Amino acid sequence: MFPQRLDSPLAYAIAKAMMDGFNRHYRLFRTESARAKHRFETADWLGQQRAQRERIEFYDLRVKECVRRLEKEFGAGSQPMEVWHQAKFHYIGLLVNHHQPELAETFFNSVTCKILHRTHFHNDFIFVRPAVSTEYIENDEPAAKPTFRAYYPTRETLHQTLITIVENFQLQRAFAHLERDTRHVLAAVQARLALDQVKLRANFQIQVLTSLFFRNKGAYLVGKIINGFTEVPFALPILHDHQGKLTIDAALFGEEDLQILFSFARAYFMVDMEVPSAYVQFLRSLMPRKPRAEIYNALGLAKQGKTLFYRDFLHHLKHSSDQFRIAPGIKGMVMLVFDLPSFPYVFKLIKDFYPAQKDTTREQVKAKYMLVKQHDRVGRMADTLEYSEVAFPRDRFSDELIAEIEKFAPSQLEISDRDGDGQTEVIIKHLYIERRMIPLNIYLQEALDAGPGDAHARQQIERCVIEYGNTIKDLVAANIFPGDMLWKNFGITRHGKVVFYDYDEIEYLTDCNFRRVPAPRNEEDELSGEIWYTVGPRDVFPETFGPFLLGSPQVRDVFMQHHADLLDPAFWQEHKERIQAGHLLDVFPYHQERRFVHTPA
Ligand SMILES: Nc1ncnc2c1ncn2[C@@H]1O[C@H](COP(=O)(O)OP(=O)(O)OP(=O)(O)O)[C@@H](O)[C@H]1O
Repeated sequence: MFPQRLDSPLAYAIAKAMMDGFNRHYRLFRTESARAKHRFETADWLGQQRAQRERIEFYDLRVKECVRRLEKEFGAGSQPMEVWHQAKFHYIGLLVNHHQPELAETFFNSVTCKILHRTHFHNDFIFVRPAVSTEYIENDEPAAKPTFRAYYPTRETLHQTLITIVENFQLQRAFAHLERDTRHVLAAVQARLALDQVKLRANFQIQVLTSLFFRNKGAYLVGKIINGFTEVPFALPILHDHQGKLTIDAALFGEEDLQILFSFARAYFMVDMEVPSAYVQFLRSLMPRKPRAEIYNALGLAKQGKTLFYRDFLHHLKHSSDQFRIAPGIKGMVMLVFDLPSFPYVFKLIKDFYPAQKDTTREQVKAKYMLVKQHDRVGRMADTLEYSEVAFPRDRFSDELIAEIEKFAPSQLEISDRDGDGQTEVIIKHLYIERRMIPLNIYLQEALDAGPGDAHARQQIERCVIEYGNTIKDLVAANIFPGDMLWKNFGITRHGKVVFYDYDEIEYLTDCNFRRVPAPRNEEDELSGEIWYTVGPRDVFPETFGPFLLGSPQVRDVFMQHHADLLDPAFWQEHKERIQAGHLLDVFPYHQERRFVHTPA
């Protein structure tokens, strides 16, 4: 259905208004991201967190604004399809020299879907795949702002080059000991690249992204070192020290370190970018196995992440043949979880009915998921993508899974050929998608089943229990009380990190009352198996966690050795008071041992 002539002035006006809407969005998004530098320089930590939270809302606000304008000025919803068709082609024309064409296409999709109120059968009117290439977009901002800069040191000038690289960011706050910090970095680079043994090749260089990456109390310098055919990704976290001076805290190297820094379980970065696709391309060269969707997410461009994820998913469906099934593990009481074995994500929908002990509603559960999305996830809570009206091919669903959805979430299910293409589809009204992990209860049970004689399994248990406690402590540092701390609500990632994923009982720590179990008033209380004291809705009794968590003696021993404080109400109360006093704890996206503070000067 290619329009033969672009003869509708209204179609052009609609396309132009849509483009203005997107440009306004990106201008505001970029300005907010660019301000992160100033907030970092002035130690405005609460402001930084607030901005991170608020920026997530920008996209939906701008889409709504644009829809309103199109309706008001052009009666867009009642225009014939011919006009909409032409609007898309005019829009493509407007994208030709654009610096964020992929984002602008997604914006067009969001606005169009809202106006046409149909999500399934208007593929002709939206961008199902990109129409405009993002390759080789050049930044025509002043020469000082390319996407990345290249430096060409020799062995002799390497230290000075590192100093120059850092100074070029012109941070408006002094470093305490930049000379010393860069010496640490130099030593780390030398060790990592074995520089005293390898020959420096003609192309030896350091490439550094021109904008810093800001998140919470940190700024990260990101780049790669190239020598011959070797490329080593690196990142340097810059923090404030105790005197409020700047310091390079560590040197992170290689794909694994970077993957952890850019993890889906952390808050999105603030980065000042004119050509985001060029940043994505550069970052992808550092982490080739990280899907582009996740890189866009990490840069705060979550709608683009969502679009790309969905395209990747459709592509995967086309090139696979396995069936969706109920996810392995203990079934949720609130969430119905399924997966596709060949695809590393899970799909979660909110059930229509829950057991009596789950005193919640669909809206409350959604609010908790939203809270997590906007909160600093400190590497310990999985990010979720939220979708409406997702269609799957019916023949890829097992009957057992369909029966499960019919039983527990009938309001969310439609089975029909909505788009009229002759294929029956399963349409799920609302769902969350998140990374699949190994549920901790399964992981732990496997190790326990191997028996105490198995040294590897013993190690596995120890690591897992320590990580589990660390996870809870990181959540506590970020003002999150997980609510339900059973093993089954945590998963283990492929980097061995433990991550929490059951959000329906999550609360702010500062909203909870941490209490000791009162002493029994008499013998009757003491012998009663029931709870005889009154319990408020936000009361938490840490002393009672043990019996639920520590059934196995092996687990109990490790837990008590490392995390006995979690069973003490005083631990929780102290953290609550610290947060109430306005202190933000640092949560590092790397191991403590990596910090230069542990390196002799
Ligand atoms: N990201 C994930 N990766 C792997 N499995 C998962 C993931 N999320 C959930 N599951 C599986 O689905 C089950 C239920 O998920 P979840 O804990 O989110 O549901 P829930 O209804 O909130 O649980 P509860 O009954 O504890 O409140 C988990 O126990 C686990 O087995």
